[in-house]
Amino acid sequence: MPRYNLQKMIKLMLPGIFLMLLAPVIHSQLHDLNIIQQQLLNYMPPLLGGLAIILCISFNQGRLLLTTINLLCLFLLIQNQLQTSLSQPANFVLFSGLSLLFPLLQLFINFIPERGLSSRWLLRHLPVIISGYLFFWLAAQNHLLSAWFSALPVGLIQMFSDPYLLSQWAVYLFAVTTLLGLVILWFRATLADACLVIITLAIAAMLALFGETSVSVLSCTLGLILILFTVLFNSYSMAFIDELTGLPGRRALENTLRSAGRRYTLGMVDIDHFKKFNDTYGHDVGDQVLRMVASQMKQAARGASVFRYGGEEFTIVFKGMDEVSAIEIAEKVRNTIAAYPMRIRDKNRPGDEKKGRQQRNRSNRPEGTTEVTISIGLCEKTPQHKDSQAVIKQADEALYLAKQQGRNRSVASHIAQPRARKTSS
Ligand SMILES: Nc1nc2c(ncn2[C@@H]2O[C@H](COP(=O)(O)OP(=O)(O)OP(=O)(O)O)[C@@H](O)[C@H]2O)c(=O)[nH]1
Repeated sequence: MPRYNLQKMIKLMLPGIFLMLLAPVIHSQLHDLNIIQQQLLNYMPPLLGGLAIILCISFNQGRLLLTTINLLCLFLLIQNQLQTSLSQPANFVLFSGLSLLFPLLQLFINFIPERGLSSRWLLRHLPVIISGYLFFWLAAQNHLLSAWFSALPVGLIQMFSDPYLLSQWAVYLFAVTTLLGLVILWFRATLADACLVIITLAIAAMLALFGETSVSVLSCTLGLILILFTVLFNSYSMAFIDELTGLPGRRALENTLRSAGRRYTLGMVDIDHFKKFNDTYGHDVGDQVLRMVASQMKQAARGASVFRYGGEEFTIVFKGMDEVSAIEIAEKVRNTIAAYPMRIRDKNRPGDEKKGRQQRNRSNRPEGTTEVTISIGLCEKTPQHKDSQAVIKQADEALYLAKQQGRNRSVASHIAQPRARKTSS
């Protein structure tokens, strides 16, 4: 289980890690830009930020919206107030303040549960982000910052490590925010959590290398690209991926069938007696069964694509295959699931341990496991089919036949019945 989480975390962080690795390469090219190109580059963060805000609102991504605003406010303050040397006391105070404010706000965003966007939610969280930057902006406008220089604590004046500009306090705060972000990513394992961790790290690197030319515009641009990617990917997942099983859903199936061409076979799959299963063990165990069937099908149906059609029904698309080739894979899938020792706890299991053991010994399956079987109806697309819906309908009819013939079997529409064999499980 922990190894699985670590793999998942790394996978979720890959797009961000890729962008971070790309940053030095892009940075080395920035010296060759002329003045106009440099100025155009400065417009990138506000442009991408505006786009990210619109998409975050449209797709209900609250924490990514707050992170976008945190990033944009940081960039705008740097662009407007920090374009001269840090040796000026006012600039140093602003830089020190921002290097604490950004991770502090990210820490706050990390703690917010993702519950979708509402005006009440925004009213509660947005002022926290805006007010911090507003405070520093007003102080800079009123020339108050330089007077605070002498009051800066040692932890903010002393840099953590020599060539880098991050103070000791800022490093600790960034480290705490990153660690908390990683813990949340470990447990929640979402792309948005991975995005928050990477952006925290990217801004820490930007502030540490603040002396480099165009480092803020580059980091904020890449950070906003990562946010845009995350929002778009999340909205794609919401529309196309079934949350329970992780398989592509009906909309993705429609897309696949639209581009499947003229030669494919489609399989409709249904779990046998699933209702009885649900009634005996409860809805949660029913969900567990659906997840097991989905993952076993995905593994066993190599060369084909598996979708959750809805309820306890799945669809397999065998692109470029006729029914003869498809039924071989279908049978492999069916046998894999029938042989899988599904571990469950029966909510109606006898309280008496002896009686329970007797009951379990009646079946020859490993103790504490039960059998799940599926029936499959296959149909190859032919010129007679008007569209993919007609193929689905015929595959459904074959599935109905499989159920009628006793379940736990595959039936193909165009293959003579004897070939629709039943393998004992
Ligand atoms: N746990 C769980 N149950 C679901 C879900 N979607 C549909 N179901 C249940 O799936 C069951 C479908 O049962 P039926 O269509 O009657 O068929 P069956 O019991 O599988 O019997 P046969 O198909 O004839 O073998 C219903 O009890 C639904 O409540 C889901 O997402 N989770």
